[in-house]
Amino acid sequence: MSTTVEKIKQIEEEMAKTQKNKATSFHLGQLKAKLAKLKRELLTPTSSGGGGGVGFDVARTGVASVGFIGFPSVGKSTLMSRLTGQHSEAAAYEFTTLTTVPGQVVYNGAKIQILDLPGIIEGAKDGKGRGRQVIAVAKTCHLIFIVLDVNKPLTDKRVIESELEGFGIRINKSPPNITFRKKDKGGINITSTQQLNHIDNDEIKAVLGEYRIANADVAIRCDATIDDLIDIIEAKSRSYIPVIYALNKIDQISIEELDLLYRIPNAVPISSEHGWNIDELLEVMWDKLNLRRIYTKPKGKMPDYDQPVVLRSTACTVEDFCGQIHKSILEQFKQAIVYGKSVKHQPQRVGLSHELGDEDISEYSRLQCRRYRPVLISPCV
Ligand SMILES: Nc1nc2c(ncn2[C@@H]2O[C@H](COP(=O)(O)OP(=O)(O)OP(=O)(O)O)[C@@H](O)[C@H]2O)c(=O)[nH]1
Ligand SMILES: [K+]
Ligand SMILES: [Mg+2]
Repeated sequence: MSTTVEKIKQIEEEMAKTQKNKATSFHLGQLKAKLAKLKRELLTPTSSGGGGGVGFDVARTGVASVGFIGFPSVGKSTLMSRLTGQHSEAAAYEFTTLTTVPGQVVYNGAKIQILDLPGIIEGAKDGKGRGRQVIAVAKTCHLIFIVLDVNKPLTDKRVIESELEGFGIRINKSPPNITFRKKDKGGINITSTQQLNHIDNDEIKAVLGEYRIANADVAIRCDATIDDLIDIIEAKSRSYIPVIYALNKIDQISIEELDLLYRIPNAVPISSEHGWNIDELLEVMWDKLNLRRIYTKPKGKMPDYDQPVVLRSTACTVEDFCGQIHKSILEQFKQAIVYGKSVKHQPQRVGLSHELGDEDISEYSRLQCRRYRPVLISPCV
């Protein structure tokens, strides 16, 4: 009996040998679905050879957490100490860090947890080293810093990305615009709002067949690939996480080389050792985390600008806000009075489900967003 890793290898080899054309698309769809199922099996802690995050995770604090992923000795721990003041052992030998080291940075009044993690190596997702436990921790973070050593080949970036992707992490991406609904009868019904250049109905049916799905509505609203469809079917094991590439050790390269690094999207060149460009890294981190600062205003008094209540954009209703202050507020809650861009009138009375600083704010440029302050609220009892 071959192991899951061996089975994955066999399928990958078969796919590499199979030319993509009309005659093979059904078969390729089947193979891709088989592959996705095997990979999920590999990542489920209960399966043989699996491994979750057991032993590596730490208690979560703050409003959001940021995990560091990178090869050994790229400077993750040096960056950790620089950002948080929390010492994490750094040294010139590989695998200095052996477990998760938590720290905290307070930025714009928000407490953000930083997780320094052990280095990973190529093949980590398939069980090499303790990479799987490490990536499992990163998968639960709200943001990942992929730390790279600028003295090393840039191909390292791709290797790390594929390690994360193989673990069900989708980098700087939103879920594909596909809705998928299983039914009891009626067969497979596929609709699309635009021309599909990467997949045809045969492939879609092959994938669904592999998952033993005989009745379903599939509505596609993007130029989807087979991988997109599989991501939707496997939605439970996918995490869409923003990534920043922290390109470390720029003290060892020339200005010309540095110019080239600035062209890489989502990258921030830094020197952890010298503390260079750490401010920009924090600014980009703040943008990517997409947090909302809500200032409280006691009745008849000035708002408190020093200690905002910070919410994530995925949980930023008045109810979430009240929950952050004190659960008892909810019991007495009638209406909240809100000033700011999320309301038409200044102030405006709103209910529990009102989203604070939601899309109204995101319509503004980043800079305005960062400067944006006037969301005030006072529970109206
Ligand atoms: N020149 C230079 N060296 C750095 C920089 N940041 C870290 N280093 C050095 O790189 C080596 C590895 O640093 P660590 O912080 O231990 O790297 P790590 O990624 O945490 O390593 P592991 O925990 O082993 O995975 C140390 O000798 C650091 O002094 C930097 O910005 N510039
Ligand atoms: K090291
Ligand atoms: Mg380290």
